[in-house]
Amino acid sequence: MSSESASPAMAAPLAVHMSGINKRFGAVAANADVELRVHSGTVHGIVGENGAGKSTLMSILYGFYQADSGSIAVLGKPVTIRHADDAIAHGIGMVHQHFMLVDTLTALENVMLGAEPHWLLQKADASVRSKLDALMQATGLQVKLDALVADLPVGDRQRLEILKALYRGAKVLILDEPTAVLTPQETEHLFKVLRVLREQGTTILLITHKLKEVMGLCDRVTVMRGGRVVQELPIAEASIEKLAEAMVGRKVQMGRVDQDTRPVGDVLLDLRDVLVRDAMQVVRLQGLNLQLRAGEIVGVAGVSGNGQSELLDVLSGLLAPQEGSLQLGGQQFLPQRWLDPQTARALGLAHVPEDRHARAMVMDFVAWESAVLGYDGLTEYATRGWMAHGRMRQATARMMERFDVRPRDPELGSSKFSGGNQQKLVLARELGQSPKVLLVGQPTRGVDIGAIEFIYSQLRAMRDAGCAVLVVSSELDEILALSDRVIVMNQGRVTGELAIQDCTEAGIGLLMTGGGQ
Ligand SMILES: Nc1ncnc2c1ncn2[C@@H]1O[C@H](COP(=O)(O)OP(=O)(O)OP(=O)(O)O)[C@@H](O)[C@H]1O
Repeated sequence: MSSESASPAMAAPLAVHMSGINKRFGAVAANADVELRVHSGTVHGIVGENGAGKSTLMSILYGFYQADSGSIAVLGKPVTIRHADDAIAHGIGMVHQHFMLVDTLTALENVMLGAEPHWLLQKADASVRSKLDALMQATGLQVKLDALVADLPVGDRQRLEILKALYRGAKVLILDEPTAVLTPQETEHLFKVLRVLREQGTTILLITHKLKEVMGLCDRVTVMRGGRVVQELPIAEASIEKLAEAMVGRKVQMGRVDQDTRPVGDVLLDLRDVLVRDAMQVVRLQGLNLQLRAGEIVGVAGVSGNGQSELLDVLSGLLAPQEGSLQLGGQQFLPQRWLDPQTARALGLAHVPEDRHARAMVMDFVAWESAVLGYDGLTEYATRGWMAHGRMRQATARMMERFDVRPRDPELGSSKFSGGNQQKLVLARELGQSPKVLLVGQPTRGVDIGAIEFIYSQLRAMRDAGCAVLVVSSELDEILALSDRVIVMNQGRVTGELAIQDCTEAGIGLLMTGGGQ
């Protein structure tokens, strides 16, 4: 389906026209006969389930992959894009989900890297600096140019990536799930910048799972499913429900399912008076108390970086606090002999880490190896002390079936799965052991709307079966949709605790900034 909305931008040649694009990976048709038409000076959304082929299409446009067949035209001219340098030469810039910056260089040096305007470095430095200052002024993308990238917060790194692309002359900017790593405030700022860029004539291609963002920012949207384009429409004709249905091919139920107060059971985990200082002696958690009861989902709300990650680490045995105590499975743990991950698992505690790549999977492993990670000592996976690889493979195939991991291939490398499918595999591994306590960090980061619905239903089913579930999420919508009880964190402390019936977005927002205590 396609319809044009009247706007002056429509008269200009298409910024990007990809036509008849096909790309296979073995048996998988990642892109099948894809047609993408992006008008100049617009923000164009690309949505679709995990594995629908969005990243593949953008990787073809940016020269990471070559299409098996099809053609590309940029600003009305047919082009051949063999690698990223070709894309940059044609005015295409891309900001990846995982930033491509060198940590040990400054922001300025990162921009100059590979694009030095003068062989005399000092001259180059001055000319890049003044151009960047002008760009920052014009766009609102402020970054400290002399700071080391390693010291920059995530939002600044992203701004730097965008600056770098613009500095290299990007007229078309591809953003792959740019808000997945941002706080709500940073997201708002990014959108302001993107609107400014659009006014200045930049075309923006936005891959996202957040349909609210599509509705709020985009001019048009293309929906992909199973490698194909299934719909392309102006935003005025779209709605969240319509897009969700086009993405997954059926109606999707989002948000809260019930608002009842439910009886909760015994305290299964009891954390008291925890103090955590990091290596630089900065206090990360202070005076922290938390009880988790059987049959409840407790949501931890807060702007990222306010102690939520440290809380998950302490509870899962990855980090011993300097002070405090923990009761779990009838045992008490004190700082000098804190819980370790293996004991945690043995006591029925499962953990879905926030950072899937660093903590939850080993990207160099094939899927079945990642799917038994941490559980390879189970009797189920061992015969007389030997690891039973056959049974691990079979168990992985069952996990893939139950959690609809695509493709259903236990032998495929972990890195070859799309982000959402990696997340489903990790959830399948952790939920599969029927834990008594379940810790989940950012349960649906990078996950599509159909899979979100499924993951929520699985977490609710765990709760209903008597599991104590702790969900840490930077998405307030997610906290409100899942939790029975909400605690809010700010600067390492709990600033509020509310039953779900007493939660309002404004109230939680205030507690998140440390106000309203
Ligand atoms: N290098 C690769 N080797 C094998 N298969 C791949 C490779 N890259 C992608 N695929 C497969 O191609 C399909 C499309 O993947 P792609 O990453 O483009 O989806 P996506 O829509 O971007 O998903 P997500 O929203 O989860 O990021 C998937 O089935 C994926 O497993």
